[in-house]
Amino acid sequence: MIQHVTDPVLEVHDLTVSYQRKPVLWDVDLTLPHKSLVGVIGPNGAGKSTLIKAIMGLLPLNSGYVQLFGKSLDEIRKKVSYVPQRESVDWDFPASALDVAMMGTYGQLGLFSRPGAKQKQQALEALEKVGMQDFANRQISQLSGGQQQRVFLARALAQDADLYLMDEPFAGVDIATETAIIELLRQMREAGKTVVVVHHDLQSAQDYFDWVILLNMRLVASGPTAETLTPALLEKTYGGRLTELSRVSELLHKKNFPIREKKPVRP
Ligand SMILES: Nc1ncnc2c1ncn2[C@@H]1O[C@H](COP(=O)(O)OP(=O)(O)OP(=O)(O)O)[C@@H](O)[C@H]1O
Repeated sequence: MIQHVTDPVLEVHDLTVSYQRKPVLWDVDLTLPHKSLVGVIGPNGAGKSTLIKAIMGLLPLNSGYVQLFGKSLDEIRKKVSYVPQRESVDWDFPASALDVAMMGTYGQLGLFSRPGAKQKQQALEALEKVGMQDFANRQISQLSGGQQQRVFLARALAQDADLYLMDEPFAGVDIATETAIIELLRQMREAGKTVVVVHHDLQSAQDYFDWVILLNMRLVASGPTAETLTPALLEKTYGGRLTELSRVSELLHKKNFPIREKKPVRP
């Protein structure tokens, strides 16, 4: 079930991506509507991060192309913001929360200009939106995981993009932070932005997203959540990897029963 939209904010066309010649994404073909909150869902190793990185031009493509707002990434880069996985970043890098938030504004600057009062104000406002204004001068190495995630989000907000791609923004954050982040993402959608989020929790996915991409190396489905997050399509996505799969239908309708895929323990 792959639904396409006219005038998409993002078009991924026949995308194949490999690592060391081994394809991990095959023939992915999807379009996303404007002003939507989109969940990218699939088992570990399904290629979710790879899809986001390929859209951001961070990986070479074997075939296919990506268009954002009908243009290539190079033409529209400032309008797109990427929030990588928190664990992919060196948090010991000497920088304050404000420094990191300010990095979001760099795209506005000319080649040799340095950020000024305007950029600092934007960064402070972004930190305030994520409830981190009191930590502006704190070194990022001295923040908790959830606070680091909020700072990352502030950097994206300071960029003032139109399309946001976020790789597991809820990983390792407490429920209060998750609620605050999703509220912020909803406000961004109301302001006309599209936010694409790699997500692991099927239960909350129902509430959070209005569009869902189901991925397992190939695109299983892409469409409005109500039509896409179905037991049959989830079974197709996860195969036997969801424990108690036969109860997915029941669980999806039963609140407070998280179907959370376990992250692999990293060596
Ligand atoms: N740099 C890399 N070199 C080689 N293989 C890689 C590399 N990065 C990812 N892979 C492999 O590509 C596949 C897809 O990885 P990817 O990180 O995109 O999956 P994912 O769906 O985001 O997984 P998770 O839910 O565990 O974060 C996996 O089999 C992974 O081992």
